[in-house]
Amino acid sequence: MQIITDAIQSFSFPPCAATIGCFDGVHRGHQYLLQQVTEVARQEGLCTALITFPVHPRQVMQSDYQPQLLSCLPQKTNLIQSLPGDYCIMLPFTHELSCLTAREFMQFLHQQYNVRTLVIGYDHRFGHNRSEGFEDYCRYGEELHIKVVQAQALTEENISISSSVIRALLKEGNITQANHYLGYSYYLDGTVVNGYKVGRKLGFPTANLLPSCPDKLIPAEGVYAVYTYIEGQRYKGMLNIGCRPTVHNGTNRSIEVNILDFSGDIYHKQMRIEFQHFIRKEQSFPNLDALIEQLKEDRNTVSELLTL
Ligand SMILES: Cc1cc2nc3c(=O)[nH]c(=O)nc-3n(C[C@H](O)[C@H](O)[C@H](O)COP(=O)(O)O)c2cc1C
Ligand SMILES: Nc1ncnc2c1ncn2[C@@H]1O[C@H](COP(=O)(O)OP(=O)(O)O)[C@@H](O)[C@H]1O
Repeated sequence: MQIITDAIQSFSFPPCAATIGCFDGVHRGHQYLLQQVTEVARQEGLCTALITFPVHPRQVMQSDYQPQLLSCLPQKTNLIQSLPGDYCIMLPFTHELSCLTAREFMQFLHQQYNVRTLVIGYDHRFGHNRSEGFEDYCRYGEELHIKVVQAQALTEENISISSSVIRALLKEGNITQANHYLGYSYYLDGTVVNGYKVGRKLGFPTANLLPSCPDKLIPAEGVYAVYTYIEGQRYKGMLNIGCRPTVHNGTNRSIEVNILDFSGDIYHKQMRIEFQHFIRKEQSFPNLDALIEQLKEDRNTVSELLTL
């Protein structure tokens, strides 16, 4: 899919079937929505367009809003680019745009992007106050010559796959289910920074991750089996998210990984952590020897769970 960021000035749009949304995480539910847009577009001889926002609308509306995103912009762009479809319009969500009523917004889509059919996500609402619903959109569509279609949700065991369901799963450490709904493994990118230099004394050096995107959701505290990527190479890793109560580290949360079968200095290098399994909660051990025993056990668990 082609990403268009400066649409209004430089591109003349062919008639299209479009859908709008934040697409945070670009999960399987989003992919299913796009399949429905593609099907409608095929039937009607239109192009497909996905209209999304580079910054989450709530961040524009509410300056103190602290998002917990599943994907920051570079990741979202990469994920969208790999999807089938014609083009993705990155529409800056400005204050002016937020003041448009649903009807005005639809008119804008029609005039600027040649939207002929609008496929609306099963729970999607737009327009100032978000007070209107699907029937209102259909009525405006008739007036503006836009066909309005409601998309089906992708559901599994009566749960509609959505960004908020996935966020909730990650916050409770349910990585396997979150990954299943995402359709890929949740990951954090960042830089290896200095820690407190205790790890190497325990026999388990840990690379501390500073996430590159401060708005990205950090999964629940605890120990995880992860894949670690450094300079294109994949390693097994055991990761801890927490405050390390055994070494009295205060309330500073750290994200640190001991990479299995690895040695070397990787300070300041880029690292990707791909979450695979939740192993256990972080504990306060009576002494460092007890922590070390547990770390040995964790290493065996991770070694058995993951393959390279
Ligand atoms: C897989 C793993 C599990 C850990 N589990 C715990 C734990 O349960 N309790 C705890 O106090 N610290 C835990 N830690 C944190 C260690 O105490 C930590 O690695 C050590 O303080 C080194 O920190 P440093 O890298 O800042 O030197 C864990 C670390 C790893 C890598
Ligand atoms: N197997 C390994 N896993 C993680 N980091 C390792 C490993 N081997 C060597 N290192 C290096 O050791 C550093 C971590 O050592 P550690 O004593 O825990 O210090 P810090 O407190 O600064 O993280 C890492 O940043 C990395 O450069």
